[in-house]
Amino acid sequence: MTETHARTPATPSVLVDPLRNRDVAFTPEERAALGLTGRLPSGVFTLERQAQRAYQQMQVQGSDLAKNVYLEQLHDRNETLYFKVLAEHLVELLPIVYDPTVGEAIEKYSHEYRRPRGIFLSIDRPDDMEKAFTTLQLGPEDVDLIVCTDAEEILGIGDWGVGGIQISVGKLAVYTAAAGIDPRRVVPVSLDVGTDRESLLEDPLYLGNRHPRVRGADYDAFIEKYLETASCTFPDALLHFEDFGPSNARRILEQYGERYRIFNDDMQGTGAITLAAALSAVKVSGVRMREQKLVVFGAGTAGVGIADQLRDAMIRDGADPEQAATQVWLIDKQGLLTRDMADLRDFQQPYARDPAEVADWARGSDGKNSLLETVRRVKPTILLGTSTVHGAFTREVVQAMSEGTERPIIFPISNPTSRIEAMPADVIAWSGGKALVATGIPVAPVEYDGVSYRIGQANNALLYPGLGLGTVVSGASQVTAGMLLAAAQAVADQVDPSGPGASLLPPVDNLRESSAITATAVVKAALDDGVATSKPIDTAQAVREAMWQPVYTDGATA
Ligand SMILES: NC(=O)c1ccc[n+]([C@@H]2O[C@H](COP(=O)([O-])OP(=O)(O)OC[C@H]3O[C@@H](n4cnc5c(N)ncnc54)[C@H](O)[C@@H]3O)[C@@H](O)[C@H]2O)c1
Ligand SMILES: O=C(O)C[C@H](O)C(=O)O
Ligand SMILES: [Mg+2]
Repeated sequence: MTETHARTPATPSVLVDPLRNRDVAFTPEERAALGLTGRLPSGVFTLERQAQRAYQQMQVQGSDLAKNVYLEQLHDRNETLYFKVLAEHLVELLPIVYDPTVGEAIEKYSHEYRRPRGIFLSIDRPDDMEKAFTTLQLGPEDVDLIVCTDAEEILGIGDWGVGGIQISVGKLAVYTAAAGIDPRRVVPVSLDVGTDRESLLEDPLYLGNRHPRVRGADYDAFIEKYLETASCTFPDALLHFEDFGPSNARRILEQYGERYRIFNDDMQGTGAITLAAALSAVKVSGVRMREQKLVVFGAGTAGVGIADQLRDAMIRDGADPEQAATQVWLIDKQGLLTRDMADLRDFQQPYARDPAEVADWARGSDGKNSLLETVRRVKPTILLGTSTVHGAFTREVVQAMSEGTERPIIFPISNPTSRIEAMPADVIAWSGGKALVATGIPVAPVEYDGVSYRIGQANNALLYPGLGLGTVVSGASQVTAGMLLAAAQAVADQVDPSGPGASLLPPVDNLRESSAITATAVVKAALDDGVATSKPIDTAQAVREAMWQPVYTDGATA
């Protein structure tokens, strides 16, 4: 019997390429030219009408997770339409594609899985790395940004293995929606080094490497290979690191920060957005930056990243460098961190206190110096929550803050909602309306005593898109301290926090405009710091021209 070559019907490739697909927005001429004759209903829609339909379809989904899954499917069908819908409903949809719903999408990744997005690099097959990047079929100058995660410390929800790819996808969606980073020039990456979460290892549907996290020399070699491969393949790309565990996050940045163009969002982005909120709050509180006293509850990647930036801000405002470090108190699982503790992490050491200083402090039944005792003794002006401990900022703690200072600055910034140290409505009520509050999650305005308090979102999403855009436009070879500071200052300068209940940070509904202003300041700082490789004559114009818009541009489908 002669073998026949079986044929199957083909789907025109343009319809399955989310970067080129316009679906029913293709005109009859385009349909003919692209081999789509008869493959679409005859109606020809504008992007606006497509966006109305997609928004309606999204709205009838039964839960926030279902909305996230629906939007991701749209993302995979038609990116222009996805970003059009996102741009038109940013305030409503940011919490769906990003924090807090992205946390749930990560937890349920293997169960909700529809199709892959991004590059999956496995520690079990390190030699596949180059090949994996090659499958993108992009040239060396074609990529601006790569977001990677090893998912050890996703938001405040811990180790989620390969599901972490969704934080890379979510962060990049925010880069595009908030700052117009071109979605054709970005790559989300999962660095799958295994997971220590038993429930994933036992889950028959789990899609990642089914073994405990690889640590030590093999892990380090894998990260180094990633940095080498990513930066050789795409030398212009900014390498964004997201949600690594505390020991690796800082180590990687410190070890490789000068050799590669790295940005650690949880340390640097979070530090800068919280500094922006603090700069605004300080204007209202009347206590100078150099006189602030900061208590950090949760001295990990974000907490100490923020402490470093606030300490530097005190020094810039005239504090003596050694003195500034003594104006910071770190609390972690061991209680207040003191120099005699054997298990301090290296990055915590500069802030560890002399044990003699706390010798007569009341200790709890567990033998630790508590947050409440620390607040009573220190009388801090700023209390920061980066612990993932829901409810840690109790009424007593907030009242003790209010007794120690006239306008306490209280930032419970742990994400997602299930991890926040206190809800703003409580903090405002317990402080009698005196507290200056910002959170990581989006929060509706709080009504208290006839005043409407707008809660600034001290989430790095309000800063890193503009910082990234400024880095791309300037072609900066590094993300310098000057660029971070410029971004923080630019964000803070966009608000007037002086009125009753005013927000400390710009509103999310103005994020694109805010990111453009931030990016312009970042380009200038990159030029001042001598790291810019591209020197635009009109910085603001160069930034605006670089911003990708969700429109169908002529010729894009050709
Ligand atoms: N708003 C933002 O932009 C932003 C940015 C980054 C991180 N975060 C949030 O900050 C939180 C921490 O993130 P991270 O990356 O720093 O994680 P991390 O694991 O590096 O740090 C958390 C720290 O809290 C400590 N901790 C845990 N339980 C504690 C307890 N009972 N008392 C005192 N300390 C305790 C841990 O030991 C650890 O040092 C997360 O919820 C994350 O979502 C927010
Ligand atoms: O992702 C976020 O919402 C902010 C931050 O990077 C975090 O890890 O919580
Ligand atoms: Mg993060």
